[in-house]
Amino acid sequence: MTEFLNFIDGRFVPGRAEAFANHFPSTGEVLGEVRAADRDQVDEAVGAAQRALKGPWGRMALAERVALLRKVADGINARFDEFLAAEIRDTGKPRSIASHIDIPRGAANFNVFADQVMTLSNESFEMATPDGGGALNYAVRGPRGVIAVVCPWNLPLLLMTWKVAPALACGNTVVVKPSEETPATATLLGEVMNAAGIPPGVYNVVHGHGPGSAGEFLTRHPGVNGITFTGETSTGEAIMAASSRGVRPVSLELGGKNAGIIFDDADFDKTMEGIGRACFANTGQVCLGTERIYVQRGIFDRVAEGLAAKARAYRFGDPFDPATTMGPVISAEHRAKVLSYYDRAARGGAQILAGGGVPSIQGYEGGYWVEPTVWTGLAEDSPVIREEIFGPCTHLQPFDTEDEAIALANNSPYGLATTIWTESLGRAHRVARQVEVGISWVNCWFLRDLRTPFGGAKASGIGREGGVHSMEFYTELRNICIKL
Ligand SMILES: NC(=O)C1=CN([C@@H]2O[C@H](COP(=O)(O)OP(=O)(O)OC[C@H]3O[C@@H](n4cnc5c(N)ncnc54)[C@H](O)[C@@H]3O)[C@@H](O)[C@H]2O)C=CC1
Ligand SMILES: O=C(O)/C=C/C=C(\O)C(=O)O
Repeated sequence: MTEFLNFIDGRFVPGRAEAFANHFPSTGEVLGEVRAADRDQVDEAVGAAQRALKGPWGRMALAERVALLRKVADGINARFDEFLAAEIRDTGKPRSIASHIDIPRGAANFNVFADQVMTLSNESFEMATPDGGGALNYAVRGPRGVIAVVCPWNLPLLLMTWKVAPALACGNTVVVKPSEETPATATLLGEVMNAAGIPPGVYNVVHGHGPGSAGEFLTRHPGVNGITFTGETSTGEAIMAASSRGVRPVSLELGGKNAGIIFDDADFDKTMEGIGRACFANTGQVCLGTERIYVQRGIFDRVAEGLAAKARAYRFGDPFDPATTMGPVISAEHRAKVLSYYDRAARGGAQILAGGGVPSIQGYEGGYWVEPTVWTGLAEDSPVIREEIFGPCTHLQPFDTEDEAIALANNSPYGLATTIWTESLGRAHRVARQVEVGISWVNCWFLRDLRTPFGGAKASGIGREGGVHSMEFYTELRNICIKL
């Protein structure tokens, strides 16, 4: 059985707080044990991160730091199969997903932000002064200090490195709190950091839960200078409250209830392929996923049939088998949450076009499986349409006009992403800018250029990361004014 240790000041150490089991979601088997860090160990991790800022890391030339980040990317690629197996065991996600998305993005995040920091420029302004002379203003950037990185379980390595890589590129040090469900890849990355020559204390990992555990100890720690978080909106609210102590900057990428809009001029086959992924990829456990779809009335039945067929075509089973296309959800608890919405939909009078229950898979009876599900017929105020489910399910609703589709999409407290399907260029531009979200995809979904702003509007978050936006969050900007 694997024991997942904390990584503090370059060393692996057993936690002194609660121990909890690490389950394989495909079978429910216990594969390992996590030993959470107690308050003193979180304090040690923050202390190590503070010391590292004053050590070789803090004095290191940018080119040297960037070279180390590239070695980390190379280190992930060199141990690709180990990262892949670790991520699959933690999440049950199929190899086809983890090998194409999670692990390559883990390495890419380090290379992209190594590039980004090398091209970072600063502003300068010359001004006239009342004495007839002048002054020169220029901005310089420095690291903020110790960054707390609090991560979810749906894309563990991808989302953790999405924050760790730019934080380190900007010269910060980090203390990572992985999700209690997925401790493996953050821990493994500690070995890669040591092998790459990242100085002790620059990258630290503390395991545990949220409230009353490592997550809360870390985010309330006064030695932390900034907090970045991806996860549920209510957790984001708690973390924002923690960050208000000491007025620390916070970046929050939170939940979504993302709308898809399909117009009757859309390319049908491309739309079905794209919208199918948007609803069901990663068993629907993507904050960008599409849990409500508005379809122009003339093509409603065709889309409904097409999407139901997509849902029925998934293959469950051994995630290491390349033929498996859908994994379980992350935990028994999360499955109960997803199934509670399946139940509400059925009781609320939804027409179930596909799925709606639990599949039976020989040899995997103990796993946390749910069927990909497509509904129609619910009223727009149903909790199934209002609340983030985070499962492989979606609801279809017809609309008649462009304005109606925009209004329906915007009728949500969330504002993370949308996916719009149309062959009309004018309509694509018009609709994409009117949906109240951080990310509008047209004729695609989850197509990511890592230089672009990424984040949500409304209850879906605060701030943007990606490209220069990450550089903004992970640096402190200082203006220097010189009287000439
Ligand atoms: N990317 C997203 O939008 C995600 C959304 N979810 C949704 O959230 C629901 C709950 O899943 P969880 O894993 O519990 O998500 P969560 O948002 O509660 O947890 C994410 C991370 O925050 C930590 N955390 C929780 N409470 C905290 C606190 N008060 N202070 C500091 N850290 C804290 C957790 O330990 C974990 O590392 C899921 O059912 C799903 O619907 C879950 C994961 C990702
Ligand atoms: O591509 C990314 O950087 C992020 C993708 C997904 C999420 O943020 C999420 O599902 O939480």
